[in-house]
Amino acid sequence: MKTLEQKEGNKEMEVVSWLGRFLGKYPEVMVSLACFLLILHHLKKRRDGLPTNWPVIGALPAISKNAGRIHEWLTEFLGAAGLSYVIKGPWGSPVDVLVTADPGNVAHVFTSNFGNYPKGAEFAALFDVLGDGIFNADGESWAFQRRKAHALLSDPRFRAAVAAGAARKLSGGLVPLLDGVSASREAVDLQDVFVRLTFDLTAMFVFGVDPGSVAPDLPHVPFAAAMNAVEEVLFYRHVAPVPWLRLQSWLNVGHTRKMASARRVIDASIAEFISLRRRQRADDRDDEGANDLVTSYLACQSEVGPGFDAFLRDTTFNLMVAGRDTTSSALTWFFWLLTQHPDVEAKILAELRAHPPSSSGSGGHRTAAELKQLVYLHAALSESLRLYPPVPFEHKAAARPDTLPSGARVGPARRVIVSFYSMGRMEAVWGKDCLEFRPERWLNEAGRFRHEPSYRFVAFNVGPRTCLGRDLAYAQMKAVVAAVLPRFRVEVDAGAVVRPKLSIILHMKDGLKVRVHRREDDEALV
Ligand code: HEM
Repeated sequence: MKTLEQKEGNKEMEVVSWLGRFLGKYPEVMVSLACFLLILHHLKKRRDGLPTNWPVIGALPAISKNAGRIHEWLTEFLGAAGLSYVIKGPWGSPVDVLVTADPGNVAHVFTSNFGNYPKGAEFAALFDVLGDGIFNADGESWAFQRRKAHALLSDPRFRAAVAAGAARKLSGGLVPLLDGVSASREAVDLQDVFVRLTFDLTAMFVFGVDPGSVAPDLPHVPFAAAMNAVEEVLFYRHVAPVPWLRLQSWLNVGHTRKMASARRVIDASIAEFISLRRRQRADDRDDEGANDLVTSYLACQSEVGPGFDAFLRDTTFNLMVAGRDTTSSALTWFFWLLTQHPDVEAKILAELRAHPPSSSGSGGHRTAAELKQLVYLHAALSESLRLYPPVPFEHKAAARPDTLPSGARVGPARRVIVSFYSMGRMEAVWGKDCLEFRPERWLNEAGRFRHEPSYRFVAFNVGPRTCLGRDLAYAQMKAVVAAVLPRFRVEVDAGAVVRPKLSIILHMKDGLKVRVHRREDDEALV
């Protein structure tokens, strides 16, 4: 006796085998059917706001269509997909990618399962210009560099010296430069000004040398120009097809050639700065003691042993990258946001008025402790970093296959891209007003700053590799705002287009063209 299920099972088998015979006889029907199903699948994905992963070409059509607006595109489909989605590469691409903006996945990858997500050899090859510096390093080398950098960056004497140096640079460089611009009534690229400023500030605490790029004639600085070229090549390496990149490397053209020439300039500039610092120390013309990275590392040469010069080159360059581009990007988006939100600007000015600098600050500037009292400014900067994180994405590769909290499987053949840009714009993470610039979300009822866990507010990275310069960056940004805002009103130049540049750093594609006006009325504030 056959059961009802067995009878139905046999019937199904009959249908399947009949269908198989039919399609074998009429292959063109099979091809048409497959096309029809694919088109149906594509239409459904399109309706759901998701990119289609086609056979053979993967998501190439969607990627090409959105190439100029990658961050916005990721944000759209991650919102539609429920925070994570797999993008398949075209045929020949060895891996596909899980794109995610899910705080649960972030906490897992960056913290709880940190050991399974090393930077790895491939990352180091992609970012070869960083050498064995902290951004590329794993294991013991990373732990050693992190310990050293942390010790220096958290030393109160170092911090006080950096704050004093920054104050001098602001009053002697940035303010006179903006004064000149306002008097000339010419438009200026504020992003370029901030890149110059943070280049000088970072070189001052890394090498103990001021390159002087914030001069009124805006001089060409080869080291800074080479850093821009490096950034462009690094982004290109993220998006260009691997076989094309390999061909360029083999022929020594394109990205390989551009990187090599930028690297020559960078290496020569670093060698020059280090030898200048060594000479200054030998001449004992050094008035600030071990308050720059080179000086403090020269004192621990024996700990590093052979290869010290290469170590110093890699360490200093990594910190130049860490300090210059992130902080300048953050300042540019912040000042642009203020032009769009005069109410926020007015509140910051009121806070600056309520907390004037004491006489103990250097040259009328606020001390580190006084900058800490600027809570509303801290909230506004955090809000800007939430919407415009200077590092817009991070990519990770699991050494061993892993399952993320969202249920997605990842492993050597499926990378993870965490879109920091999208994370700040997910309704599921920040609520309905996630796209609004609202510093108040960072304040509690008593007006105190409300900390967010780093797996939600990811701008400074998460877990053991959290940014070491976070406090320094906030202090520098606050000092810049306190020096500029009460003295100058910034107006975005008519016709300026504000959009993110496709790069590993979220700079503005066309810079930020502004006109600068002196605020005579608020002069007393500074
Ligand atoms: C607004 C400013 C800044 C932002 C948004 C920022 C963000 C980040 C992010 C996202 C990372 C992780 C990078 C990665 O592993 O791929 C990082 C790492 C790091 N940052 Fe920052 N950063 C800022 C300013 C600074 C400054 C001023 C310094 C000072 C030198 C600094 C020093 C570092 C260092 C040393 C690391 C490496 C940490 C490690 O791998 O253990 N950062 N930062």
